[in-house]
Amino acid sequence: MALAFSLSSPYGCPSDEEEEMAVFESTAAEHGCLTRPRLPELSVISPGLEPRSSVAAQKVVKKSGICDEGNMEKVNVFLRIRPLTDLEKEQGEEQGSVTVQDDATVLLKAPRESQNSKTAEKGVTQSIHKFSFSKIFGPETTQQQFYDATLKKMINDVLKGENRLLYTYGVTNSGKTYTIQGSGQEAGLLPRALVSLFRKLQGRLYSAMDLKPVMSQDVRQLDSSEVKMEEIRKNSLLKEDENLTSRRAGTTTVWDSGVGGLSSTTQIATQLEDTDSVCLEPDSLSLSGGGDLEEGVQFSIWVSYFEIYNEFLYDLLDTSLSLQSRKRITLRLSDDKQGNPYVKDLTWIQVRSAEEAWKVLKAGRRNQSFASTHLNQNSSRSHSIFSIRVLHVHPDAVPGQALQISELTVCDLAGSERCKEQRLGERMKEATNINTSLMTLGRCISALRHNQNKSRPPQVVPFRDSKLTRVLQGFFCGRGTSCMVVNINPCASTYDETLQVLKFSAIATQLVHGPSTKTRVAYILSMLREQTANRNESTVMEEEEEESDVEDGDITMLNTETLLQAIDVLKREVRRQREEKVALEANVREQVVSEMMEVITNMQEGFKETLETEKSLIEELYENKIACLQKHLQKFYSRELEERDQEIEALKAALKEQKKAAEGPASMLEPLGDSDCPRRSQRLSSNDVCRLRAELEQCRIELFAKTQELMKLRAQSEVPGSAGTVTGAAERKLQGCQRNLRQLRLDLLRLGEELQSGERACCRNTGGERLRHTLTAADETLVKQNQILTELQNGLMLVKAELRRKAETQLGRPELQPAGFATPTTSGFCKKRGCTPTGDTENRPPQKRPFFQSLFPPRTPTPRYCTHGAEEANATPYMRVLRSRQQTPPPSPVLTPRSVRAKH
Ligand SMILES: Nc1ncnc2c1ncn2[C@@H]1O[C@H](COP(=O)(O)OP(=O)(O)OP(=O)(O)O)[C@@H](O)[C@H]1O
Repeated sequence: MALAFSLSSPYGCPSDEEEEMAVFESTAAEHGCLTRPRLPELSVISPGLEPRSSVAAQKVVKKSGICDEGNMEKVNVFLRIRPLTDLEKEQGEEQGSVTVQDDATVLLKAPRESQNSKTAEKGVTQSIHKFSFSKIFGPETTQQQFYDATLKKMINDVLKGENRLLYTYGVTNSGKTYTIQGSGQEAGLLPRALVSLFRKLQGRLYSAMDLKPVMSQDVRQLDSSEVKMEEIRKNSLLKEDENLTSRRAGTTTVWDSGVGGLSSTTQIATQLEDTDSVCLEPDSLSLSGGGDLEEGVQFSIWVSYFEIYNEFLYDLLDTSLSLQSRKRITLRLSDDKQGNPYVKDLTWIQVRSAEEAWKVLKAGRRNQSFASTHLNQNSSRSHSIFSIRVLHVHPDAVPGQALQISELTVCDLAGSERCKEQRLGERMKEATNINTSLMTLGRCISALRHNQNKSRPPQVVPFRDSKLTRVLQGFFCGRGTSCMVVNINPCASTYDETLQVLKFSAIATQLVHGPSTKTRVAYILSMLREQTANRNESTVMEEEEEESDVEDGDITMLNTETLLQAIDVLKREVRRQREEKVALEANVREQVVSEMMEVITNMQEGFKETLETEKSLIEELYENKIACLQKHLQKFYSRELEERDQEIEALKAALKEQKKAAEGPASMLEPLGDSDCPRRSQRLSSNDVCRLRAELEQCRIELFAKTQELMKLRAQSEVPGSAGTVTGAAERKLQGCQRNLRQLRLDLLRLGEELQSGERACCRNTGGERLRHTLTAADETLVKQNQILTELQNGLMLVKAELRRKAETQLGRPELQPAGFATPTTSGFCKKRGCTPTGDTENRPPQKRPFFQSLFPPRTPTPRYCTHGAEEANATPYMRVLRSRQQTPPPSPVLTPRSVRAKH
């Protein structure tokens, strides 16, 4: 218990947090949320402050002009626990789940099989719940005790001109109907209220004949009740015309009206006779009559009875259905000029005694929707609303100003239940509609509770979400006060539903009554008083005394002059409040703007941070990419450079070989300059000479053919001479290399651009710098290689030029050519063939030999020709001639870097 008290706020009133917690807890429990921290073992929900008198509350309102929640009267929420039946006890429903601690506190302990117990085991919710109410009535409470504590005072209030609502709420089979209507000798609240009312009005009931002119004159001037009065008037006039002359109190003929009410005297009489099972004897009800009613005022009582079934409104006093088996006519809800909802075309019946009123109720009950459910044999499937209107007639007052209407509405709500327990489609639909409307009522109460705290932004109260809440709206909005009766049964099987009902009503216990419309009168009066400039203390005192009398009155109590003054004052007040609101709105707007700016700035900062993070992430990503690229580039360029080096080496080797090959013919020609040739020829016989001449001729023809072939080859090759083919190949290779270099340069440029863009994307470019250095180094290497290549090209050009010069020199010596030949260039011939035509030597004058030798200076023969040269040196002219006729050696293959590499 210590724990329980420690959870409550110091004043017994739960703080907002506690309230939120109560709501949250039920929400969490419903959804089976497991993530909540461990809850205390006991939940506590209590209504808080003791109710204060309405007069005191109104005074506060009057002084301040603003409703102060802390000083307002709390809504009364009474809890009634019904006793268990014998059958229920037999079924083991008694498990001590409900324990009354004191007058205002009840403890609920979850039975083992309940859902709450299971969730409590998981630590989601508590297993013990403590609720506080305005007053708790245990199973032993009698109907009389309950009436005395609840409705009795409300009857007095209604007779004073107040509007009151009492509604019962609870799970099905919890005793709501028993509480309202009673059973057998145990008359419920309503019959007791009716008896009490008529006993109080004994001798004060107004004659209907006299009422007519009063109402007809007054109807347009009625404030909020104008439209309702139209209804009343209609019924009243109709009854007057047809039946009122024969009206006798306590007889059944009073309902013999043709329109708007019950239609057949005989049938109504039958209905009324057999339904009166509740004892209404005043003595048996222990009701006292009389009371402090205003002197001279007379009263007229009217009743109506309707139900809300599946979100449709039905007039329970319209007997056309039961009488003629017609489909029931649904009623519509309308708003009067002030926006107050009322039930259009509802039957209102004037009653002159409690018995009459009770009989009307019993007749209406016959039309109400009941059904047998698994929990209740006679379960109400609709919300039934019985209203008693009291017309206050002031005979002394000016006609049209003396009418006042007050109302007592008693609402027996249908019981909430689990939809899944309803197997039948119709019952299921009913259960769904009942639960929905009850939930809407809960939401309205919750929103009203929320709006009571002025520090929080107001919520829209969802009155329009269900018919029930629309009908009751007026009582929650200042046109009256409400009182809630929570009915529960202590059955273990309905524990979970009962718990939900108590949680809902716990919110209602925290509700305070809205400012009454009556306070407007006091407000207007206070405004008028403020207008009076020269007043003294004594006058103030007098006025305050008077004021307390007027506070309970209606605005219609004021005379015309005062009302006109009040209108002026109110107009000024409206203007002032409008200005205030404009200023307030501007202020709110300013605050909203500044808050929005703050939010935007925060958002901006947040975005900046996000941007920075993303930027650094992108930088990191690109640095990684650049590093990767660098690695690949390094690999690629080192491989490329290697290949280029190899190619250069190969080209160098090829060049060297070409040079050697170019030098070869000179060494081959060397033997031609042999000085002893004439001598040898001289030694030849004449036959030999002939043969040799023939052979020479043959050689010449052969030489001519070869020269032709050479010409063709030379035409094909760019470079004249024997080195042309090889140098051409080398040149082509060089050009290929240059192309590759160009391509590489282009690639480099492209990569450089990509690198630059990469560098731009990421501000920190340490990797990019490195890459640039590497690339610059690679570039330099390439430039160097280019230079080498250019040098090589130049060298090749020189060689070519030398070869060309040699060839030209050869061509420029016609004495070396055979007489019958045209001008075939023989450059390269010897190189290719490896020897010189033998005919030349013979026709060459001996003195020219030194020039020839000077032109082809002797060089170190290549190993290939070395032996051949030695042999040549030792060979006879004849042998040389023979050798010259041998097959031309195959042309040296085109040297590719690959082949060179392979050689190496
Ligand atoms: N205080 C009580 N004392 C004795 N019996 C009671 C009491 N309250 C209820 N009962 C009995 O319990 C049964 C169910 O009551 P009742 O029909 O009023 O429940 P209900 O809440 O109106 O049900 P539903 O919502 O289904 O209409 C009835 O038999 C009634 O007589």
